[in-house]
Amino acid sequence: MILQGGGEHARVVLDCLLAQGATVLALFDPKYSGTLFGVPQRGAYDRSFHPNALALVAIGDNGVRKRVVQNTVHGFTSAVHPSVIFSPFAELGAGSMILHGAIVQAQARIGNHVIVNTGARVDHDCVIGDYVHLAPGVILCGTVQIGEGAFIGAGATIIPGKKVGAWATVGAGAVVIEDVPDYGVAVGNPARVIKINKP
Ligand SMILES: CC(=O)SCCNC(=O)CCNC(=O)[C@H](O)C(C)(C)COP(=O)(O)OP(=O)(O)OC[C@H]1O[C@@H](n2cnc3c(N)ncnc32)[C@H](O)[C@@H]1OP(=O)(O)O
Repeated sequence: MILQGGGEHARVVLDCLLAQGATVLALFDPKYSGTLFGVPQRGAYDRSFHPNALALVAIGDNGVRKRVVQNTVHGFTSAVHPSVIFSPFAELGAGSMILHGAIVQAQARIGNHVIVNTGARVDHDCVIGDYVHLAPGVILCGTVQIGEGAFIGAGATIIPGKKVGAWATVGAGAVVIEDVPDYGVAVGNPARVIKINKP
């Protein structure tokens, strides 16, 4: 396997992969050299490096992760830490990272290149779009829908059946009781939309 990214999120993902017993050949990130947890950091992405190796893009920012995914020629794999409870009746997309202590319940659908960060919980029948990041400790009750690229801040809770739009942001600790529009930023308890970001 190879990782795109060498920063903070990549450290957690590499830790996850090593705990799974994966063989990680290299990390690619122009900002880093040397080794991380014994794995060589080889600088800028090399498209010809071990063409059959599978890749993960371990970058926390959803927009940056999407751009890097689109410029990656290797096939993608996913990562699930051994401590995760992942229902056999849930679906997992390519390139997604389900990190330490997370729980994904029955019939939840996790899209591609999604981050379910430390201890986040995705309950039954949730639908998580591509490039979403659920920060540590997020609670999604049943049947919640999260649009592409949305970021849900640490410890936020979303009550059953609510929808968060594409590229929206939910602040840390928010309690979402109403839908959040595309590109909306919602904070507080109960969460209120404080602005709409430019697409
Ligand atoms: C492993 C990891 O670490 S993964 C990363 C996890 N990171 C997070 O969870 C970070 C989540 N980020 C936040 O909560 C941010 O505050 C954001 C994204 C919601 C808002 O950020 P910004 O757009 O920069 O907004 P800004 O800081 O200017 O705040 C705007 C207003 O919202 C309020 N506000 C911001 N965040 C919150 C929050 N989480 N809860 C309540 N109010 C908030 C501010 O007090 C401010 O209010 P004011 O206008 O009355 O002064």
